[in-house]
Amino acid sequence: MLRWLTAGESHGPALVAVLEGMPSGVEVTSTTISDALARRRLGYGRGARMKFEADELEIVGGIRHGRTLGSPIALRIGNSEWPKWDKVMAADPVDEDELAGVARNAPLTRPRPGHADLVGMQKYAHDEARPILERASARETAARVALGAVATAFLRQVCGASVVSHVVEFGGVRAPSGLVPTIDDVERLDADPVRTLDEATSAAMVAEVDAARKDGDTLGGVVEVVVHGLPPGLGSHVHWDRRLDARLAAALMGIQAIKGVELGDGFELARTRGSLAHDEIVGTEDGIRRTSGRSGGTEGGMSTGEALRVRAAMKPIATVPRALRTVDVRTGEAAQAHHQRSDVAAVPAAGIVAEAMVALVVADAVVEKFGGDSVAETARNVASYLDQLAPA
Ligand SMILES: Cc1cc2nc3c(=O)[nH]c(=O)nc-3n(C[C@H](O)[C@H](O)[C@H](O)COP(=O)(O)O)c2cc1C
Ligand SMILES: C=C(O[C@@H]1CC(C(=O)O)=C[C@@H](OP(=O)(O)O)[C@H]1O)C(=O)O
Repeated sequence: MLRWLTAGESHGPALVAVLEGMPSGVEVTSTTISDALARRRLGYGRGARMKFEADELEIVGGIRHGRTLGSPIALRIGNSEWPKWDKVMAADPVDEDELAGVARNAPLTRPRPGHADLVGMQKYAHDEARPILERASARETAARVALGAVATAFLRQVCGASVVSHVVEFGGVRAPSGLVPTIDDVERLDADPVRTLDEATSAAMVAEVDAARKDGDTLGGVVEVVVHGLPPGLGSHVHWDRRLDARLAAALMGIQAIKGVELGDGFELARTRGSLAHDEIVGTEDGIRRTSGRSGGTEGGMSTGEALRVRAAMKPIATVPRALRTVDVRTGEAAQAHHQRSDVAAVPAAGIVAEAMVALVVADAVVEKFGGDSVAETARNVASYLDQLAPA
């Protein structure tokens, strides 16, 4: 079993991430992880913070000389902006006069609709939003992307699987259907401002972001993650919490601002007749295959061995510059929600986070099915299972 946890606040000194259960021998270096972190910072529509802040990675444990040890992997990602926030986010008590006179230190009493501010204050008994938004912030996703880089390396080395994501809808602009990227498209996708494959779509999405920014508004969109090269049989039909589709949906829904998840053609399948909705089964020289990929590569909660394809819908950014109505919790009076700065949209970044979550869930399912304490042992177990499935 793989387990992972993250800790740390958006403007605290650092994020911390721990991954337990990863077999030994997975080749991964600080460059592997830093490259993944850099990809998360890309994408048209993000705010100023992405430009001036750096992710300062430190591998604290679990990796030695470029290979995992089998022990818990512990990572620290320093927030380079910390010195500006060391008073308002200090762990130890701070005198009121040390906070006075600096805008960022002022209590945030006008909660933003769409963010965790208000309900978090109610639940955790805070009289301002800072203690809530610091952890609700998607800054935390840097920690998950760092762990996802390890899971992705494991999947590649254990069964040759690759994980890729792209933006399929942004601000209402939809990419042409049927474009399913492979690992060969990653460089091109990362170079595109909105991480989409079609040039005309990309330009239209960029224009939509510009228009929203000009109007003081924000946008959402839909990302798709594809995993190629998985064996059939990850997950299980026997119980709801062992289903791979259920585990993927929970992991993706656990990303800030994700409001919907679809496996394959998802909601579209509900509008399609059965004769056209399912992936027919045929015998080929390579064994039994499907003629199409509408199911998204799972049946009965198990991977089918075809491309795994899962989508996540992100709502528009909550900190709308043309601020929305709220209540000042200090006075009870009507007010406008607080706004210092924010992303106009973060859909391309959400795709990188979604890749990480999918990689972690799938790696967990691989470890569960094939066991093994070293990557070589797990790979042997995968190979022997695939032999069993090979045509006679
Ligand atoms: C990569 C990424 C970047 C985000 N950037 C912002 C932002 O700049 N401003 C903002 O208000 N929300 C941003 N969000 C969304 C909030 O984190 C999210 O709306 C908030 O945590 C409330 O959670 P909920 O949307 O799941 O209800 C971002 C989300 C992601 C995934
Ligand atoms: C810092 C990151 O994303 C942040 C996520 C976020 C939010 O509310 O989710 C709000 C913004 O932060 P701030 O309010 O400080 O401008 C984003 O910049 C990051 O992704 O590394």
